[in-house]
Amino acid sequence: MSLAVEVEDLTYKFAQLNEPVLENITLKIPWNTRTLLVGSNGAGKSTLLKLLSGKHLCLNGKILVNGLDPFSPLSMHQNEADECQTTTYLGTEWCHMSIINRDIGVLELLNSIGFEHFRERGEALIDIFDVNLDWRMHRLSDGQKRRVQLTMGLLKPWRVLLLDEVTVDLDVVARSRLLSFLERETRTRRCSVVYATHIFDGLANWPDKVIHICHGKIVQSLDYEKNVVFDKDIEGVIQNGTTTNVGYVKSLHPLALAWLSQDEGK
Ligand SMILES: Nc1ncnc2c1ncn2[C@@H]1O[C@H](COP(=O)(O)OP(=O)(O)OP(=O)(O)O)[C@@H](O)[C@H]1O
Repeated sequence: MSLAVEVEDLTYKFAQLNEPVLENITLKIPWNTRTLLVGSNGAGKSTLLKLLSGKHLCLNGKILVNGLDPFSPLSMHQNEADECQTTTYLGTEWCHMSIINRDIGVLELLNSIGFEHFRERGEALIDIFDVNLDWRMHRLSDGQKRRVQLTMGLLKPWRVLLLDEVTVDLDVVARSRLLSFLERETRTRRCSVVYATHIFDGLANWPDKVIHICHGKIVQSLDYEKNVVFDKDIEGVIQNGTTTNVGYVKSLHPLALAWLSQDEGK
């Protein structure tokens, strides 16, 4: 299987709308890559990710994830020879799962989804998100709940991870560790990540591909290594043939990261 995701001429319309929310989307995402989806509110990012995860049925066009139609039972039932599920979709609805507000211990929660089976991976995630197994869910802050949730969501290995802005509650250290974890995953085993976000801090060196979606269409697709150059001497963005020169921005992100990393070492 040569591609993680292959989409050909996908057009998608919600039954109650007159116009399609995605139009003529064609996309090829290789294995071992990290793709960012960039677009305004309502551009169609979540709809695309949901189609890739099999949450909506695609009637017009072709979608293959790990070589399979995401809506087919074959794709949904894990291949026994493969410990990985085809896709993991972590999005807004997933964030609102009711269990995270119950009076339940973190260890109990993790055990209920196979922590013992994925022990090594689970311990790595606990470390990354600084999760305490003695915590009780109903007593946690929003960000702490999200850390436990992400530990749960990422516990089972996936072939394609579809992340729909689930990092908004995370502090800069947790987000930075999550990004490093995903980078490590995509470098060390056959998998890929597609991440829709509005937060670009700490992402400068992260993606392989950046896709701009506008009103349901892919209007730009940058191969990061080939097409993007960071340029100290410019402000904003200058298009130079196939090269996109991006100016450096002043950001407090490094300061917050340094301060919060020091806090962790206390
Ligand atoms: N279940 C639904 N029924 C009808 N229309 C929907 C539904 N879900 C989304 N839409 C519409 O589809 C369009 C694309 O929405 P989508 O959620 O994919 O955008 P998005 O790029 O993820 O936006 P955001 O950045 O705000 O999350 C919007 O116009 C939205 O109103």
